[in-house]
Amino acid sequence: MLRVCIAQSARSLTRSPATRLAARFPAAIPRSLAPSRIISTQQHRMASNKAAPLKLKNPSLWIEKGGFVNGKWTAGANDGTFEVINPGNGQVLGTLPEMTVEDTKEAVKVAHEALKSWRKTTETERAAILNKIFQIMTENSEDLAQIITAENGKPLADARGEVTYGASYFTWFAGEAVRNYGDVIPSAVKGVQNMTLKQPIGVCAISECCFPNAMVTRKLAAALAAGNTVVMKAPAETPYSVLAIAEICRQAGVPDGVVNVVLTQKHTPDVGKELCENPLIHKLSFTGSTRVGKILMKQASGTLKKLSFELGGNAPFIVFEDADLDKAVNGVIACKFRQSGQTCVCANRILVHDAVFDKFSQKLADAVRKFKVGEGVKDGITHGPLIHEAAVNKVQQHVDDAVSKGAKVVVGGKKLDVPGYFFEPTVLADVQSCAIDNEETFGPLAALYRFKTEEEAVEMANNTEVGLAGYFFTENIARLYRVAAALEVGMVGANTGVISQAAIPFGGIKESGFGREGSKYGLQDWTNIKLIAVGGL
Ligand SMILES: NC(=O)c1ccc[n+]([C@@H]2O[C@H](COP(=O)([O-])OP(=O)(O)OC[C@H]3O[C@@H](n4cnc5c(N)ncnc54)[C@H](O)[C@@H]3O)[C@@H](O)[C@H]2O)c1
Ligand SMILES: O=CCCC(=O)O
Repeated sequence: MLRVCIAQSARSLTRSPATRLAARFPAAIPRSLAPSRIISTQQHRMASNKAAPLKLKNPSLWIEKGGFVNGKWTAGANDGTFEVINPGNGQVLGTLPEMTVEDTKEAVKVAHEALKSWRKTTETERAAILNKIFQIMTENSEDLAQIITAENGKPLADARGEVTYGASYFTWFAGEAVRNYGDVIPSAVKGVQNMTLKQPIGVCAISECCFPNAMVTRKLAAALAAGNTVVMKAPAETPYSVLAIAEICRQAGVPDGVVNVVLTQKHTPDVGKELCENPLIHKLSFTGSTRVGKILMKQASGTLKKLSFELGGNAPFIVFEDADLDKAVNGVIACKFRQSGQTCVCANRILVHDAVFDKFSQKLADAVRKFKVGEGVKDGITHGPLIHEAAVNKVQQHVDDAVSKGAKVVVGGKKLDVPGYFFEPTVLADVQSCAIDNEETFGPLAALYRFKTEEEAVEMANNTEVGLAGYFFTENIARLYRVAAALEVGMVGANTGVISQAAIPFGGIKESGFGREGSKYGLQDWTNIKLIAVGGL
């Protein structure tokens, strides 16, 4: 039996009109405006209202005054407020001011002004500040983890891991900054010497989601290392982590105006459009869905901004007949159920060879039954909630659709009727031709498909418009190289379900986007290469 550790009894929230509308016409409502994100007053009254204040050792990291512009906390136009919900219990974690397009324009102006001196700092000076940010993040890691768990729901142990991972981008890019070499290029013309300089791009916009801390730092550390200034739009679900990082940047000596944060829930599409169209911004880096990435790409075409897009995935995870099944089960647990299935690199389709299918599905189900699901802050919890109600509904839709087409529920399969946004960790066997083939579930649903040959598995794996990560387990070395080369993805995990670290080039191909974050390539996406040809020599 799956152990569900939620203290409170069944939730009795009735559905708001907005929720009912979205349930009937899901495609009509942008996900950013989905009712679970625009929480109605009625829903708030029904949730057990305000959470007790988070107890941090360093209270300066809990910011409720607003966004961050020119080194100051500001509510901007203060166009109302939005509430941030703890997905682990449905309570209101805090209330933040709504900022506007005008506030965004102001933040961009400030970042443009700050660029004049920031771009002239040396790489060594910037590296020292980045190392200081790393140090302050490390000193405050427990508080940062508490903030992540409160607003994102993941278990505290995972949140601590995210802070370590997030902070590592600052030391990584401090190291890369001081090695941001240009080239001297042999000239085809006598008397001319060619060389290149790596220069900052300018004011850069950052918008991200899902991993409240590490997805911010992966972009921010590289942007700052390269000498850019930044305007970040914080996700409305997890703004407190972004604000805490901004405060740490301030404490580390990042000059006023270099890092700015805009907050909004209801103006998200308009603020996003402004970031795409503002002529003072020269680069936009976005992490989120392919749907929103396409909107932003169109909007940014008018000013031809440099873009980096880390978009949705539909990762295949292939278990060959020669795999070590226990290791493969561990790989699926690490990869599919990380953050309850809410990472872009989570396995979405698990393809298992017919000869080992039944054995593998039983082993996986046995492992999943041992999960302890509940509020991430509680002891012993291994898996937390989903981020909002729409995410829970999507998992249910995927389960129902797959079952209607012949899939069998091995374990789980239902929403949990408790406060917060929980879905039972689920394993489905014999999945075939259903929505999961082409859509990311983004939840704790392991969908097991059967295959009979390597060719069939690779074809199934590649039969999707996106290509972020792919995984497989085999003990055959020739097959390992063959399949790694054949998968149409940006990142392959061969005999591992864990690929992420600051040192690797993170990014996708096809409709998973373009650009690479982290690694030695990560800095390049935040620089312009300038040729200087010196004549008359
Ligand atoms: N490739 C990667 O590195 C990576 C990493 C994490 C998540 N993701 C993807 O993100 C998706 C899950 O996150 P989500 O559902 O929150 O994605 P989403 O695209 O709905 O939202 C992402 C962010 O975009 C903002 N946004 C929404 N509509 C916008 C608009 N019109 N203009 C500007 N900004 C807008 C949201 O406020 C949020 O901060 C999944 O598809 C996942 O695979 C990709
Ligand atoms: O969801 C985002 C990806 C997290 C990671 O870097 O592995």
